[in-house]
Amino acid sequence: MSVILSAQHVSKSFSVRQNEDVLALRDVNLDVYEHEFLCLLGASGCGKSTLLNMFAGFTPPSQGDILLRSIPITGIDPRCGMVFQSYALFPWQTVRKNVEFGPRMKGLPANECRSVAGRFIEMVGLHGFADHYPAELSGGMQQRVTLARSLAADPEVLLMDEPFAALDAMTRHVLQEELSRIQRESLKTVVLVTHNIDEALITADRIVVMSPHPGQIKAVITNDLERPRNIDVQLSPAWGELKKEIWSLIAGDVSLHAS
Ligand SMILES: Nc1ncnc2c1ncn2[C@@H]1O[C@H](COP(=O)(O)OP(=O)(O)OP(=O)(O)O)[C@@H](O)[C@H]1O
Repeated sequence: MSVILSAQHVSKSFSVRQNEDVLALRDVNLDVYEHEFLCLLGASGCGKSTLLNMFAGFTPPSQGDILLRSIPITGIDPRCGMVFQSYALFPWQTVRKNVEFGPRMKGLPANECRSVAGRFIEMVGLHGFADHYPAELSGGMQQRVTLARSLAADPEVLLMDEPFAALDAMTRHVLQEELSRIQRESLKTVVLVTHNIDEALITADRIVVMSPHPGQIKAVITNDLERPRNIDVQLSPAWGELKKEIWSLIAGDVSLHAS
């Protein structure tokens, strides 16, 4: 497996007040492999979003390097596509036009844009909704459109910052399983930030457990649970054991944060 994205000795501090810095990340080293689904998991404030934002090129490291295919990222790079919590769709365009956005920006001919969009609309389970407008869809369906649009833009790495946090628990659960299936089908490299252990267990090949103050990597856990990670797998002893192991790594940080 080849490394596609890499953080090497990355630290990041933010100036909050005059002469006061917050060390959001300290000496983080992480390789993301091509075609893997990697989750960044940890309590609030452990630097998950900061690391993801650096992978997206939104903000540079204070120290160290972020490399995409061994070359430092120096700004926003279309090869790393970000999916946010809010759907950020164009409300005046249909589902199809929204999903066609990336291919159109790349200058693909109209018939190709349409066929790429059609493929991903199908893949996210929105067959029959291509001519609907975002306002005519539920939150879960809108997030499916966002996902299809991100996939159609064909980034090499899909970066997702708590993409399902705004959804109700049941929709979230369905979309976690769907995202896992879509990633297997598309073979896209995905880095997903989450607070949710179950979300990481459903989707990830590897789970990077982070700890706060300053943000650091505490453990990298290989998730070998069998796929698809449906309800039977979720009720298995192996699931419970892995969840317990991860929770024992995070629990102290959560109570520390809450106190
Ligand atoms: N733009 C900023 N300015 C100042 N401090 C920041 C900024 N962004 C992040 N921080 C600080 O850096 C630390 C890490 O924040 P970050 O949002 O990356 O953590 P997180 O793990 O994603 O948290 P959450 O799960 O709550 O979103 C926190 O202490 C936060 O207050």
